[in-house]
Amino acid sequence: MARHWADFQYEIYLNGMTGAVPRLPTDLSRLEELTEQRLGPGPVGYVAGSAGDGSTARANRAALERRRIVPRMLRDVRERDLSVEVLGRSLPAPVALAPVGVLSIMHPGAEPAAARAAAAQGVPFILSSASSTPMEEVAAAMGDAERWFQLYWSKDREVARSFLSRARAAGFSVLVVTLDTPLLAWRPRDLDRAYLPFLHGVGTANYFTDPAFLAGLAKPVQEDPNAAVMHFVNLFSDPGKTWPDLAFLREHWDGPIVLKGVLHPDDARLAADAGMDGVVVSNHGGRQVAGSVAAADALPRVAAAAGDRLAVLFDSGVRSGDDVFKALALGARAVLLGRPYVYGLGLDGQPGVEHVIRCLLAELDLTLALSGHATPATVGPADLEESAG
Ligand SMILES: Cc1cc2nc3c(=O)[nH]c(=O)nc-3n(C[C@H](O)[C@H](O)[C@H](O)COP(=O)(O)O)c2cc1C
Ligand SMILES: O=C(O)C(=O)c1ccccc1
Repeated sequence: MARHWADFQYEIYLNGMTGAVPRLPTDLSRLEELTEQRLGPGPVGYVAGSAGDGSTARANRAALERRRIVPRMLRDVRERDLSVEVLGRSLPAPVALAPVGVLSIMHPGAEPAAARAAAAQGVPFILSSASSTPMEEVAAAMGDAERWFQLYWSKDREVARSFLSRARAAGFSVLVVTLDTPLLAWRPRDLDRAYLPFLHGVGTANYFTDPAFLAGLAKPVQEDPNAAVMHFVNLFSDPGKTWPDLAFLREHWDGPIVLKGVLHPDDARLAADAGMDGVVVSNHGGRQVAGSVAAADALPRVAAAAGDRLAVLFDSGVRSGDDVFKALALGARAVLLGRPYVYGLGLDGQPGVEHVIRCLLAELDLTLALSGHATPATVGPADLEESAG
């Protein structure tokens, strides 16, 4: 029988009989403020910050809030199953943890702690290229859980090739290639503090352990750390890439490839034509293009263009179980959770991330049931209404 994630609700109430309450809030939208209070503004500023005046991040929230669920009654929701098929894999729920770099600014446990939490709950963890821990170490922490790797597609062909072969050797099976960060956007919150984690060497672990990267340095990292960091800044991404370059990825990766940061339906068609397996409809949590379309507004059009040629995933603004429900109704097969798990990590390490996953999925399970669905498969556009406000 499938796991009833909603059981977490009565687990909390029953623990309360002995006077215990959850260590963290169960409304995940409250975590940002709490993290800021406990950790101070620098690291949290980097995580919470976005491009320009922040309007894209706000638009992501508004686009989800504007859509309202129209629940259906009397539909037998005793036995519920949240599992979904994505990219030939069965996931226990339509959720994975989004790739987030530099996690050691939030907690010393960093990526291994988040990856262990995901593995413990059976949810895929997508490891960022800009991890603060080498990918081999994170992989070792993950046991037999699903390993997905996010590629920042380096302009140095040998570095890109080396990352792909290391990821494959470390047991990562799905490749997520981020297209929306050929350059780092204008981010006033970080600029005003002149704070960028990787200038302090955070988030460079995969590079500083990579033979192809190290071959490009005049001196060892320890002898000239600043030159090593500048080399990273110069080559971690590539504003020169175009669609025909995707052939290189297809050639060097034999598993599913998902393109992250697709917002235009024509780009979804190009992805399918290039033999890609999926897309993540995402505006990077509002951190890249200021004034960009809200991710949830782009989702139905991209999903229509993808048809059954691509798996459509979604992120940017998901803070609750009902947000996941709405994304499913707008055409996503599964959803990536970003900032909320990062705050959970900052507040309580691995248990904090597990708390966030369990809250989100309990709330999703209940939202489905209370809206008349026993599985994500039956959720669709008819479950939503768009309010004017
Ligand atoms: C601090 C931070 C670092 C991130 N680093 C990466 C990264 O290394 N690679 C990537 O593809 N996306 C990265 N993202 C974007 C996330 O994968 C995801 O698209 C975004 O967090 C979704 O928005 P939300 O957190 O507001 O829901 C990062 C996001 C944050 C907040
Ligand atoms: O901050 C980000 O959004 C991001 O994607 C990133 C890029 C390079 C290094 C670390 C994080």
